Formats: sequence, structure tokens, C-alpha cells
Amino acid sequence: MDTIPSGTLEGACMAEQPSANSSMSPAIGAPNALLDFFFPGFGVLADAVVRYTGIDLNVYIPLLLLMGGVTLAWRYFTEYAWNLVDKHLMSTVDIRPDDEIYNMVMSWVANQYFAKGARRFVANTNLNSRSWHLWRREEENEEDEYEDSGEASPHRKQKPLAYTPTFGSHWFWYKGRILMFNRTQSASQAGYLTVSEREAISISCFNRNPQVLKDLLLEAREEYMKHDENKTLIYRGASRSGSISEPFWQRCMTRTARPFETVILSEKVKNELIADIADYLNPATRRWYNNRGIPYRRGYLLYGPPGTGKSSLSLALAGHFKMRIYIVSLSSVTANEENMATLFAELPRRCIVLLEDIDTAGLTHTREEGSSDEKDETLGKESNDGSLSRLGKHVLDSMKNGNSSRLSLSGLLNIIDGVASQEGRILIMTTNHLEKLDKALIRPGRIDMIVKFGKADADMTGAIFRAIYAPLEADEEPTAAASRSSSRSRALRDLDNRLLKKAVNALTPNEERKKAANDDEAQRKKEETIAKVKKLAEEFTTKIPAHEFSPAEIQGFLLKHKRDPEKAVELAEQWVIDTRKERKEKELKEAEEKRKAEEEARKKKEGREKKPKEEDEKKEKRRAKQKTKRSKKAKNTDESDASSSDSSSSFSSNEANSASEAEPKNVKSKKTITKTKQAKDTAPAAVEQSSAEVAKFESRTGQQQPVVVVPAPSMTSSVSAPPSIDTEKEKGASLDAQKTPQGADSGYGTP
Ligand SMILES: Nc1ncnc2c1ncn2[C@@H]1O[C@H](COP(=O)(O)OP(=O)(O)OP(=O)(O)O)[C@@H](O)[C@H]1O
Repeated sequence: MDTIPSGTLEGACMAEQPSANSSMSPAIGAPNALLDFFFPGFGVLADAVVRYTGIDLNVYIPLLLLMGGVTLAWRYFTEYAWNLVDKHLMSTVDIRPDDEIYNMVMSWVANQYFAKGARRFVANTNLNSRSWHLWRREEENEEDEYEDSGEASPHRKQKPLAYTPTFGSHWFWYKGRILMFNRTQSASQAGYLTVSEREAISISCFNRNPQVLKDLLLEAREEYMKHDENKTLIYRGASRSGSISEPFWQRCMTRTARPFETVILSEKVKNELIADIADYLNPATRRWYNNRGIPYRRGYLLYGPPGTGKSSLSLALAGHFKMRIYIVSLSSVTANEENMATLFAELPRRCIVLLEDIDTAGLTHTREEGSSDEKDETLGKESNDGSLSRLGKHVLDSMKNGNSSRLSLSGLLNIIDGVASQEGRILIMTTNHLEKLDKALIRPGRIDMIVKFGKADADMTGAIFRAIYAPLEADEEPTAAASRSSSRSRALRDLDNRLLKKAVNALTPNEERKKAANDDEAQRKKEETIAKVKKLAEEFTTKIPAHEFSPAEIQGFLLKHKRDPEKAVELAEQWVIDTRKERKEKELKEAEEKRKAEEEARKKKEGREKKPKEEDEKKEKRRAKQKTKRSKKAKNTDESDASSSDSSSSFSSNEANSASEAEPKNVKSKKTITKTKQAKDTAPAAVEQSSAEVAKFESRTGQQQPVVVVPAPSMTSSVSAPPSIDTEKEKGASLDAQKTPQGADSGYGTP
């Protein structure tokens, strides 16, 4: 050990401090240097300790190492033992953050003592999972709070804070058992997930029977659901955009159940509808259907112009029968066959499914028409206004996204009531255009009741007026609202009631009389208001023409004067005039836009048609030019040939003229000419023959042979054409020359 090889780490360290402690032995220096490497500064510290206290820390190194080893071993052992216990003696429920049960459990946990008393905790304003598709309840809480606080300004309301235990394990008692709430977060999971999506929670108990955990979950759910009492839960079909994930029902909102009476519709129709649904939902009816092998389904079609109450009636029915409502808009991007089938398969047994605006979904073609060719044709077709139809756009878009399967009529029918479709639900379809629907879609069995909605008649107008201005108890006393849910407000209400009762009991007969008088006065005032509203409603009805405005339009007008019925009546006539004017202007504008779009479409169409025509013309011109060129070429060739050919081709133009003059005089000569002409492409022997005939003719008539009869070009070209011109070209030239229009240079030496 005396000689430490230079270049080693220890050597280097030792070399640095040979004189620091001259008394330090090299045997001590070696581990010191090693430790100094792992714990920088240890050597200096050890030297200082030795110098000032005389304690050599190096002596304790083995002890320290031993302790470290024991700690590690203990950790390993406890982990192993814990795993064994966990595996064989405990029950655990893992809760996924992308399921609604996560919200339920977290909400329950936040109310437990162990969470409230935790020294380290997570503070939340929203306990729900941040998972993108889980419904969030915060808006609703805000509404309640606003009501509870009674504050005039919504800006002053504050979100409540909830405290949940931080990451790690937390023990708590539940029903006399000790349970463990474990909250972990995995950093290794995909970075695109939100924090709460990455976290996992679980609850464990020391028992092989997990019943206590199930009880806890049920309790958590029940508590959570209490919030939804008197509410209509609305779900919508959705899918994460740009992803290939499956569609799902997204809980998008809850609404205070709409009282059925607030939907203005013929009482007879309403009663029939309620009786029909009540009968359908009766368990005995289900058995009745099953026993007879009839599919247990019920369908309703609500049709009428926009804003006449179709959606309102659907929501009111859901509230009345305390059912969840699942809404699918068939014109949405998610509405293809596959997605719809998945969504329908996930429906609960007892619910209302609302298919909105089925006429806009491109299902207007019949099943027979639905051949793929025809579909393809209609897909990208431009509508009257020149724009792609909504469905066409949707389908083209979905095709672009690689999602080409669209919802066909037969597909929808299969989903609605095919062999594999769910039983037990109530299907409500709404449309603005009954006439556009395929008969198959609304045949009995699929649609069992059709309800027509129309524009407001006098009765409806009066009812809408009364519904808006009639005094309601809930208007006067917001604290009496039945839908209170926050514990604070409930506690306050209970206290109020108790105090009120006490106060009433403590009243003297005199005070009792006073209170009764006040009540009577309030009642009298209320009746007066009702009578006044009734009278004003009658007046209002006379000012609004029947069957011209939808209930939504009338409601919209009245809401502008919701605290002043007299003003509403006063302005009613003017509103009618203004609305008519607006409509007319809108119609004119739409007509103008339509006309422009049509004009544009027509121009585009013409442009499209014109293009090939122009191209044809250009081609024709080019061809003509080429012909002319070739003809000229041929002519030039002829001329050069003619100059060098024999005497038979050397007729002058004058001679030709005189010959043409002489032509009619001699029919026989014509025949000869024709014959000779036919022979123009024959061998030189034929030329000799015709020359002989010409000589005969000349000798008989004493006239010269006319120029036209001479098959000079053929003869010259075939006989004395230069070898550089190939025969095909020649043929072409001669044919083209025959086709050449009058006046054009034929290449025959035109006069
Ligand atoms: N018959 C009605 N009774 C009560 N309120 C009505 C009625 N018709 C319309 N309304 C009111 O008009 C508004 C629009 O009504 P709703 O959405 O139910 O009409 P719709 O027929 O479903 O319209 P669309 O065909 O455009 O979907 C709602 O605020 C609703 O309160």
C-alpha cells in the first residue's frame, strides 16, 4: 500500500493531500479517497474531525455500510411482504380516471374526515376527472351557488374548494373496517394526457371479501346521483376529433326537469302521449311483449316547423318519466353507420333516444334508391345555391378523413330495430319535413305515434302569454325551489323552517290574525294578477294573427318584455309588422343569394362545356393548317415534277380553259375523261393507253384534250416523284388534296 500507482484515482487523491495530515497513514487514506470520490468533501471533513476531535471517521465506515445494507434489505423485505399480504389477504378496487365512477369516488372521498383532516392535500375547485370526455359538473354548481348566495352579481360568486388527499397511501375507517385510499400518478404515461388522466386511484381493505369496497362504491354513486334528482340528464353521441377511438355517449348537461305543463300542445295529444308511454314502461307490458315475441320498442315521430316545441316535448317527457335522454343529430360528423351501431349498442335499457332532424341526414332517398352508384352521384352534387349539400360535405369530409362509411337508410333501420338492436328504449324522431321521409322509416312498428306541431293558433298564443306572465310561487321565493342541492343551503332551509314553525307556534291570536290577513292579501293580489294576465292574454291574442308565428317566435318577443305584460300587448302589433317586414327582406335576400348562386353555377357549367368545344375548334384549325401545309408541299413537289416531266403534263392553263369550254359539246369525251380519271392511280401502261385515247379524240374532234382529264399529278407523283418522298406521304397528299375545300390550293395546278 506504500506505493500507490500513479494514474489511479486513489493515487490522484492521495497525491493531492500528502501534507494535509502528515500523521495520516496511507492505509486510512485509501478508503478516505474512495469515499471522497462518492461523497465529495468527505476527506476534508474526516481530516478536520480527526484534527479537532481525534475521532477517526474511517473506523465507522464499515458500520455505515452495514446500516445501509440493512436498510436496503429491510426495504426489500417489507415490499416483498407487503406484496404477499396485498396479494393474498387484501381486496382492492382500481378506479379508472376515464370512467364516471372516478368522479363519484372523488366526490365521496372529499367529504370524508381523513381527506378534510389531511396535512398534505390537493385543493380542487373541480373534483371531476379532467378526462376529455367526462362530463363536468362545475357549471351546475355555479348555478346553485348563485341561487344560494342570493348575490345580485354573478361575478361575486366563488367556486367552492374541495380537498382530496395527496398522492400516496391514506388510511381511513369505513363501517368499522380499516381501508386504504391510494392515489398515484404515473409520469411515464403519454404526455398528451392531462394530470388527472395520468393519475390512478384505488381503495383496499384487509379482507379477501371485497364486499365492503362494493358498498362504498354504491354509497358514493348514490350520493353523487342525489345531485341529479329532479334533473334531466342529457347525453350526446360524440367522438374525439381526429382520433380513431370509438364513439361514446358524452354526458353534456343536466337540466332541471321541464314540467310537462309548460309545453303548449293540445291537452288531448298530451294525455294520449303520456298514457301511451306510461303503459309502455309498465313492467307488465314488457312481459306482454316478450310472451308474444313482439320486439319491445316504441317510437314516436314529432314533426312540424322549427320552433314549435318538438325538442321541448322530448325533454319534458324525459323529465316526466325520469329517464335519461340520449341525443343524436344525424347530420353530425359522428353519424356514420359504424358509430351509430356502437352508440345504440351502449344505450341503457330504459331511456329516451332522440334522433333530431332526420330529414337533414340525407336519408330522404328510399332504400331502393340507395344503390351505391346513386349515392356517389348525389354525394358531391351541388345544391341549388351552388354549395355542396350538408350531407355531401359531411361525407366528402369523412371520406377525406378515411371514414367513408356513411349512414344509409337501411343501415339506420337496422340500427333502430334490427335483430341486434336494443329493446326497451323509447325512440323519438323529429323532423321539419314529414313529406321528405321514407315510408319505411315511419312505418308502424318503428313509429307508433305521430304528433304534429304547428304554428301558434289563438289558444296557443294565449297560453304562451299566460305561461310567461302568470305569477309562480318559485318566482317569488327562490329559497323554496325544490331543486336545492348544496348542503349549506339545505341546512339553512331546515333552520328557516324550524324557526318559522317555532315562530308560528309562538304567535298570539292577534298576530295570527295579522298573518292570516297578510296571507289573504297576498292571495288576493295573486288572483288579481292572474285575472289581469288573463285579460291581457286575450287582448294579445287578438293582435297576433293565428298560424303565422311559431311559439318560439312569440316567446322570443314576450321575453323581451318579461316584466311588463302591458308593454308587450302595446307593442304586439308593431312587432307583427316588423317581423313580417324582416321576413320579407330575408326572403328577398335569400332569393337574391339563390339567384346569384344559380347564375354562378350556370356560368361555371357553361365554362365547363365551352372548354371542350374550344379545344375541338383549335384541333380542327390545327388539322386544317397541317392539311394546307401538306397540300402546298405536294403542290410544290408537283410543280417541280411537272417542269421535268414529259409533254403530256405540259398543258397550259389557257388550253385547260378552252378544253373546259369544249366539254359540254361532247358527251362521249366526258365518258372518256371519267374513265381516264378513274385510271389515274394505275400503272404507266394506263397512261400510255389514255394518251392514245387523247390522240384519237383529238384526231376525231380536231380539239385539244381538256386539262381536267389529265391525271397528271398521279402520274407525275407515281412516275417521276423524287425518291426522297415516300409513297405513304404521297397518298396522304393526294387524299388530302381531294378533301381540300373549294378555293384551296388543291395541288392540281388550280387555275
Ligand atoms: N309548443 C310549445 N310549448 C312551449 N314552448 C314552446 C313550444 N314551441 C316552442 N317553444 C319554445 O320555443 C323554443 C324552441 O322550441 P323547440 O326547440 O322545442 O322547438 P323545435 O320544434 O324542437 O325546433 P327545431 O325544429 O328547430 O328543433 C323553446 O324555448 C321552447 O320553450
